[in-house]
Amino acid sequence: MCGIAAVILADPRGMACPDLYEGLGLLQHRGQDAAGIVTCGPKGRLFQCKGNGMVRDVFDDNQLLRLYGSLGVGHVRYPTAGSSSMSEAQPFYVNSPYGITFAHNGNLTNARELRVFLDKIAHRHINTDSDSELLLNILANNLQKTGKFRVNEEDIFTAIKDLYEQCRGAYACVAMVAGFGIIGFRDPHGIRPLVLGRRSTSEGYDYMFASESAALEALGFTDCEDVKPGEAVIITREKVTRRQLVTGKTMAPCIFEFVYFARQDSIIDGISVYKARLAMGEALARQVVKTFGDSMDIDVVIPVPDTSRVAALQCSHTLNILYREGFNRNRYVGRTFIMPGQQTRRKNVRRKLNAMALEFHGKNVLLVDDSIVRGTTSKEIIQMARDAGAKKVYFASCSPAIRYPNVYGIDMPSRKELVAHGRNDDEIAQEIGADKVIYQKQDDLVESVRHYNPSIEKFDTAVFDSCYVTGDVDDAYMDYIEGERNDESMTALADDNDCVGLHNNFVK
Ligand SMILES: O=P(O)(O)OC[C@H]1O[C@H](OP(=O)(O)OP(=O)(O)O)[C@H](O)[C@@H]1O
Ligand SMILES: NC(=O)CC[C@H](N)C(=O)O
Ligand SMILES: [Mg+2]
Repeated sequence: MCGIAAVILADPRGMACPDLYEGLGLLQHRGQDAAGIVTCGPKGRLFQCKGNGMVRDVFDDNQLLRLYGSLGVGHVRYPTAGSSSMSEAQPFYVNSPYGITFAHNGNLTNARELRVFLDKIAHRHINTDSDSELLLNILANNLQKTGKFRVNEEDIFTAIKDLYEQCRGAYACVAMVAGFGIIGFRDPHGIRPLVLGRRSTSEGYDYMFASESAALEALGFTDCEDVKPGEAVIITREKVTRRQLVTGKTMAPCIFEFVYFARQDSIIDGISVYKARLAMGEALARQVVKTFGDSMDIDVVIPVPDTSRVAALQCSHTLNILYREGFNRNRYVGRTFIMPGQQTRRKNVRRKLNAMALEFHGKNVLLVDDSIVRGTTSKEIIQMARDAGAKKVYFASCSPAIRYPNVYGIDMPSRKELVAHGRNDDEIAQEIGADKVIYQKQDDLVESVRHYNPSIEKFDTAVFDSCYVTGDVDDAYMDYIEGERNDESMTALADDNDCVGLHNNFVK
């Protein structure tokens, strides 16, 4: 689940870099592994800085001052394909045709075929295992076909329309054509989010694409609108051109954006993440009442910081049971779920959360979290709650049991790693050490989100029900990605991580 951004300023003498840098910082929760910015300055020259690490680690003032130009693209990465090698940090760049830079959020499901096509038919050299590099090269190859000295909007729309036919999976993308402008487009199912905003200046409007509206809002951009599934938007200094290139596909935004990934102050596809999380907490409370019936003996509701706080608060309010912050969160440790490697994740749950005995001692506690994926967090904190003196520990999840892999940009590719795969609720409770586990029902989760935009008929809920909206995910594909991306193979790949690849001038 990466974060992407692109900016074009009305003033051609302006610097796009500060907005991109700040924007990436505001999207940091979507990817902590790598960050990058490419800007386009005078004479169409590109300036790049990218590398592994958080935004604050990758860029320093000196580098930022040298990212010249009034337009640019940026990326924060949470790897879901390839490795976490520095050479796969985005944006990616191809010089031909026209000098294109590109950043992607999502995951392709037909990457293998595209790789063969680019090699055998298009004769394009691919230098990494990243699926985003494939997407960029498909776009470049399609643009190349125009054979023109310079492209125009029509050519770009045609190239993206063809790309929609060639590429399957999830992809929200931003691109920049040197000396021309910026582009945003979203896959035909709209699995990953992308919004566009504008900011009024004395020279005209600045425009910015970002994964989430919260980033735009904080930078003073207004009139935020979602890029629609199957739509492409091209912005030059002269005009904004939008085109719906694919119609008739089911819109299916990823429900996990609302459950976990997105910031609660974002609005995605017309739905406030905050409101959706409140509704999830309320529905979860009803599920808790149903589960316990007359034997309800919960003394206190405690959230698992950070993401579940809003839902837990509303759950406690609906249950009319005290809400208490029993875990202290170390603000200097990032999100643990998106960290690479099970050992790192486990260690960081302990570094991040600490149970306060005075809220646990002698009490029956209901811990509320947004989700249970590998069970890393729940296992550790249930033990912490017990060590802090809790009598009984119940665990409630705002989403249903996650039993199937995500293949659209969340790194949970292996069924074996999912604590709920092949287990019923009692077995899960036993595995994570809880006295009872209470899961949200899928219909209630969907309704909590959909209620705020009933025009969306479907959400991507494949991790709960294995219905993959792109229609190309079968057992054979799952076996393949399981082999490629399980924790063991990823650890082996990580040993290769010092590769800085070709297009990387990451120098401090
Ligand atoms: O079952 P698991 O594999 O542990 O995954 C689920 C947990 O991971 C996430 O928290 P994370 O620490 O990433 O982020 P947060 O601080 O935003 O809650 C999520 O909110 C759950 O707490
Ligand atoms: N989480 C994402 O969106 C990742 C984008 C891309 N698949 C990568 O691994 O770099
Ligand atoms: Mg969490």
